[in-house]
Amino acid sequence: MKIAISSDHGGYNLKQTVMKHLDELKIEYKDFGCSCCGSVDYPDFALPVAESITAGEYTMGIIICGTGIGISIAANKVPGIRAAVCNDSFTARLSREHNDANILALGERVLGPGIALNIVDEFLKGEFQGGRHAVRVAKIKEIEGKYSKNK
Ligand SMILES: O=C[C@H](O)[C@H](O)[C@H](O)COP(=O)(O)O
Repeated sequence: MKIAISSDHGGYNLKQTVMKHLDELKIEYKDFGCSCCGSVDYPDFALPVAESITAGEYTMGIIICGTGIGISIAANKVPGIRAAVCNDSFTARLSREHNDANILALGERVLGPGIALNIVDEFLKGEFQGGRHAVRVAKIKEIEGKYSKNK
């Protein structure tokens, strides 16, 4: 498993905590920025993570901003990305099992570090269950196809 991770300034500190956790779990990752805590724009850090996943270079992503909302909205503009904002571990697990989410979005200003790391663990453990859920994910792809310039 190879994780692509990024944040804006609002998620920078939680990103450091998550990367330390991934180090402890010996999970490979790449940090796509930001590299410090000065004000930046979250779409600039959503895009490289999203593109690295659709290119097949990384298995899954973790993106962090103040709430998880802005950075997930930006990532979800990339066809093939299913970024899920999760504020609890049940949602994180189900985002994998039912929705085949390929990016976890977290909000540093919403979550304490302990809960955030539980959410990361559940997300990484979860496995897509296919079946009826695959039918629904395929319908999401159909919507992407309808609006994609490159269809
Ligand atoms: O959804 C957006 C994110 O939460 C951003 O991290 C947040 O908007 C940044 O706010 P500010 O520029 O006030 O630090």
